[in-house]
Amino acid sequence: MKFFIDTALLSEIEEAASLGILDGVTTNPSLMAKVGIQGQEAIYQHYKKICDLVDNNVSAEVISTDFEGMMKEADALAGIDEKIVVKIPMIPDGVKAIKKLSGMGARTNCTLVFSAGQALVAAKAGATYVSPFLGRLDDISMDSMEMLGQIVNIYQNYNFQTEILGASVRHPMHVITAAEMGVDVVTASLKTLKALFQHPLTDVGLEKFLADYQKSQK
Ligand SMILES: O=P(O)(O)OC[C@H]1O[C@](O)(CO)[C@@H](O)[C@@H]1O
Repeated sequence: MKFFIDTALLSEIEEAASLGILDGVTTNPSLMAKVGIQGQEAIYQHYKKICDLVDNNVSAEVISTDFEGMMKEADALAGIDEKIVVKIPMIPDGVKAIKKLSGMGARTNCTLVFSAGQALVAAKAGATYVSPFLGRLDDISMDSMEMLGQIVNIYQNYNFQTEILGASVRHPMHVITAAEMGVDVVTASLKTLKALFQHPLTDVGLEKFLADYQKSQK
């Protein structure tokens, strides 16, 4: 399973990369706004800084909602760095753009996916990644794990090459259940990624090993 970090904060990306388990970064307009990056030029410069921190896979989202606009933006975003994956919303013009871009060999991430049907369409269009949103479905009392299971089954049935990227991940159990299903990638906050490392018995056990070592040295 690949781990992406879901942030535009450079310090968090650096910290996650230093742990040695990071495979990429996802951002979205809300995350860019959160770190105070405004205006296209500043946003593109920030993407470049993010690309310099990781080996591959930096999802950068288009703002346009029409086919022509998305194609233009995709070209500009892909021009920033070869690590950029163009993130495109699951709307009819978005699907058209994904189909066109995949035919041109460009990598895409189909975002704002909330159903198995939408994921099926994204795969048919040739998206590199499909991003089903887990937490936001749970927030409206819908079963995100049921949707994720459906997507895994459908993709296996037809051997689709589109990778499933669990997004809107809120806690470690989202990651673990996704991993049990064989989901390809998750994108999560630094907090959630670090929570995967933790277990109280690890801390207690380490404390005891170190105390026993100290005693044996006296
Ligand atoms: O519900 P949240 O936590 O805002 O997450 C939204 C998700 O959308 C994305 O844009 C999809 O890649 C991610 O950045 C994020 O995981």
